[in-house]
Amino acid sequence: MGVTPTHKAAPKSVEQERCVGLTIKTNKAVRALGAMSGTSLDGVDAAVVETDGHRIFGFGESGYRAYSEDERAQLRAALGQWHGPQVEAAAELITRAHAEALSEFEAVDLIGFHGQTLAHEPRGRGTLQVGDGFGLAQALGQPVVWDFRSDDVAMGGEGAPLAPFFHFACAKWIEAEEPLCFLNLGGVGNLTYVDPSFDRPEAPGALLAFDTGPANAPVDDLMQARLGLPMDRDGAVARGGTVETGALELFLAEPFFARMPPKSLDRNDFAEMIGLVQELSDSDAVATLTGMCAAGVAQGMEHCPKPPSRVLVTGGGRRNPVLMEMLRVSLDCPVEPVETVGLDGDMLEAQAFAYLAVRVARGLPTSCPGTTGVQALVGGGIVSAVSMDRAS
Ligand SMILES: Nc1ncnc2c1ncn2[C@@H]1O[C@H](COP(=O)(O)OP(=O)(O)OP(=O)(O)O)[C@@H](O)[C@H]1O
Ligand SMILES: CC(=O)N[C@H]1[C@@H]2OC[C@@H](O2)[C@@H](O)[C@@H]1O[C@H](C)C(=O)O
Repeated sequence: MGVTPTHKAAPKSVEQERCVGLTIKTNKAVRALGAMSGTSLDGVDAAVVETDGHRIFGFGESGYRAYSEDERAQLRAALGQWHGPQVEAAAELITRAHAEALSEFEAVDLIGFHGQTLAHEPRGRGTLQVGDGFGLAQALGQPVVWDFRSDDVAMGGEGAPLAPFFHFACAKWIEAEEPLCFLNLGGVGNLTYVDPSFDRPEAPGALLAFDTGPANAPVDDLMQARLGLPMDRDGAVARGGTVETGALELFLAEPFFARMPPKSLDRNDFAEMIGLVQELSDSDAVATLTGMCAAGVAQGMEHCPKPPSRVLVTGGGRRNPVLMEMLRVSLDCPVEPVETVGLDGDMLEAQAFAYLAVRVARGLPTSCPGTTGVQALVGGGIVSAVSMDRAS
């Protein structure tokens, strides 16, 4: 199947020493299965990509395993923590949920396992994605690539966003000729500017990527706190409200927006934004938080080296017509869901980690100065193989 176990050349940590690395010794496409549990804490997305780590040859089946209310509460309780019993419980939950979700897939060569980000502080304590890739490899009998972000952070990068190298491959897949942007609107927003005239994603100028600000997380949190609902479905609440410009101006005055990209965020970095809309009615508050997401994107778009020909939107936010309309009003180019070009906006992140897993296994970089601000090219990730005793 084109995947041969070998030892990783220079283990850098105890974590890596206990693992056996893999290299993919063929240039042929492999069937990689990627899994992502995003900042919205809704569930596990999983999807297959056929790739050689450069080109996309095709997209395979996909699946979704929702978290129960209890599981969601357990994950939420561990957010922002770096260690302790809640983190351990969250890690076990994530490993178990992924084992369930991924066991449904057949004839897979390699698994890319992102895990769940609990805390992200690239200029401080680092970045923490929980979930045991080694345990998952054992449970599924498949090689698993995981811990994608730590090496980038260790080398001075933001550790996020990491989907941009995949977005570059998607731009080639759709045969884009003009610069374009991919915009992911999950709990946090992130933007990738791609210039498809370059041959390789790591070429200087091919990619610029960064987090744009909070996307749906503050809206979800406010909906939960005030109305006991997980989201503003279809923008129904925001539609009846008005954006409060004073709050919007205070939001845009946050130092994050003055920073040059690349830059990244933790889910709860802007949690206090809810305080800015505390006095507003439900609909005005939700409209204002929705407007903040759009304003962060519009502000970020100013960093694009050339005007993009279009913005392709992925993630749950593309389902919110009020948010999409706000983006269309504030951006100078067409704003369309990725489905317009035949991609799957619910699965793009899972597909990204399938693609990145193959790059890691082949020793190819997964981030560069334009995507995470890292000084050199980094191919982060641990590769855990099957049938290897875990060192105590
Ligand atoms: N029909 C809808 N109307 C409005 N908002 C929606 C709709 N569907 C999804 N969303 C929003 O999208 C969110 C989920 O988006 P997504 O699954 O892309 O997030 P994620 O992948 O967990 O986050 P991230 O990309 O930050 O890791 C929901 O929490 C909700 O706020
Ligand atoms: C630290 C972390 O998990 N960041 C996520 C989060 O969710 C969206 C945004 O913030 C992005 O930076 C990243 O995820 C995507 C998949 C990425 O790495 O490209």
